[in-house]
Amino acid sequence: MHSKDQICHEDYQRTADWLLSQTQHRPKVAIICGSGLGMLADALKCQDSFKYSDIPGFPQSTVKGHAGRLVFGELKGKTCVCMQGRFHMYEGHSLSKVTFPVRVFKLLGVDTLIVTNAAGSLADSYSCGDIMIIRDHINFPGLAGLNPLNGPNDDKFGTRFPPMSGVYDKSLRKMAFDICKSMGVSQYVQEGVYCMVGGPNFETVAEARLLHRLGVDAVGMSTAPEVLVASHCGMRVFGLSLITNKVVKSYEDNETVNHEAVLEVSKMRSETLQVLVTELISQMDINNNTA
Ligand SMILES: O=P(O)(O)O[C@H]1O[C@H](CO)[C@@H](O)[C@H]1O
Ligand SMILES: Nc1nc2[nH]cnc2c(=O)[nH]1
Repeated sequence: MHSKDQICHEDYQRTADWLLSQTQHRPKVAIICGSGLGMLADALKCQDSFKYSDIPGFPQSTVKGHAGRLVFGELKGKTCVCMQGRFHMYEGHSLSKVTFPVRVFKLLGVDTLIVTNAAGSLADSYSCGDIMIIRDHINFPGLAGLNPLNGPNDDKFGTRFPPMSGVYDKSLRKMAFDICKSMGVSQYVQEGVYCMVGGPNFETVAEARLLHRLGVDAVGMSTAPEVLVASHCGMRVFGLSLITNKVVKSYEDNETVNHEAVLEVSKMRSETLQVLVTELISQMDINNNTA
């Protein structure tokens, strides 16, 4: 490793090689669990799991609801790797650290990334407990110049100027909708625009109104960096936001949001999300034969 923030190809490779030497699993799909959504890993069969603190080069989780474990296993015959806990910019990690696992996954042979998060809703039609399939995102830190792809481009991963239109795979979004229909849960499934803000504070009323006027449906403090890095290195991306709270948009509203409430709602929808993600992976077209 060069400096605190600069990570080179060999650093990703070293971590990938270590993981490949510790498990027989050769995942094609990676899942990143949002706040309180770590139970998505529980469905994996034949698990091999590693504490982040035991994995060379891995950052550490510091947020409640992010266990800090990497779990390998099989879901309906497909090999997956699941992050029980992600890294956020507000924890003090550089964006290269936040997205470090995504490039490691690429080197493990992963070609599809499923990201999940807990988010607050701006859209008037959304309710607490809704599941939002992410159609697109607005990356506020990115627009302001805080981008994990800043710095020398690593051509082995991808191009200097990656396109981001259509970053959330259309056919996976449709597949997820159809699965929700067959599960009988369409009444609380939405599709919309996620916005990443830096956090760690929740929004002021004026900020909430601004985001609403910009067409943001749900806001959170993650996801965009991992998605950028995954797309840059050619992965297919699918994302889900669990709406854990309504963002306060009125000065008359005395409600306040807190992380405990966010975790509580995540727990409430954990089973539905687990079934949805499992079914999606089971229906996905994946070549599971090569490393
Ligand atoms: O995006 P995830 O990791 O799901 O977590 C969300 O929930 C936390 C706030 O409660 C923030 O970290 C926000 O980003
Ligand atoms: N920024 C932000 N992140 C969240 N994560 C869960 N809920 C929220 C929210 O209301 N705002």
